[in-house]
Amino acid sequence: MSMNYTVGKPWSKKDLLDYLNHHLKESRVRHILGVAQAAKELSKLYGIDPDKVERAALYHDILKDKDKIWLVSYMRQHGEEPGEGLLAWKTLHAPAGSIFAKEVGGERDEETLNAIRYHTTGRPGMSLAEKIIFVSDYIEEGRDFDGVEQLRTLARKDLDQAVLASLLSSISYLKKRNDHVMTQSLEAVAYYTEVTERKDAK
Ligand SMILES: Nc1ncnc2c1ncn2[C@@H]1O[C@H](COP(=O)(O)OP(=O)(O)O)[C@@H](O)[C@H]1O
Repeated sequence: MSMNYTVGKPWSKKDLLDYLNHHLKESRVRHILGVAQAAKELSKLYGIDPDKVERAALYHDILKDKDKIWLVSYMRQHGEEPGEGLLAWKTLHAPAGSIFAKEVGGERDEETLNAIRYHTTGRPGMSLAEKIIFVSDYIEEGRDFDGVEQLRTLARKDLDQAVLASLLSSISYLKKRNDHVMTQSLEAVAYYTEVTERKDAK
């Protein structure tokens, strides 16, 4: 089968699906489609363009199958220093994927690019699209962990609380394994703790 995608000209949903199907392993594509579905549903619920958020979802793990050396050199080729990401290289597919979406996929929407960039670590003050992608990654239908059903319910009720719960669950997993936790995620915890407490006080 031939690939018809172009470099730098905006990719349609079909271009993206073609690329994923040709370059990523099947289980990865299944996860990505699950995130796209969850993200579309949350977008409708929270009143944001579902097609735009779906595109971010389709891009989010596009470089997840690349190794550390590839990701680091890809970022540097595009003038970005991985920095702290070198201590947690499994987070690098997120910023690298955002570069890919812009340079290869011709994606110009900043919010979409940020949703891809911050989907693994999160960050303080995420936009609605960023939060939807961040949470959808945890609650897509293929995920199965203790508490996933509660998290799915929470995501529909209070997105900020769902972001916080997802962050805390990742951090506790990383700490158990003695893995580095990105500073941005800890800052996001502080931020969303405050946001959710402020809402509770009302
Ligand atoms: N805050 C963090 N700090 C450091 N590493 C992290 C952090 N969050 C996730 N990771 C690592 O990155 C990996 C990829 O996470 P994630 O992007 O959420 O997965 P996916 O994109 O495949 O759904 C995790 O398995 C974990 O090892």
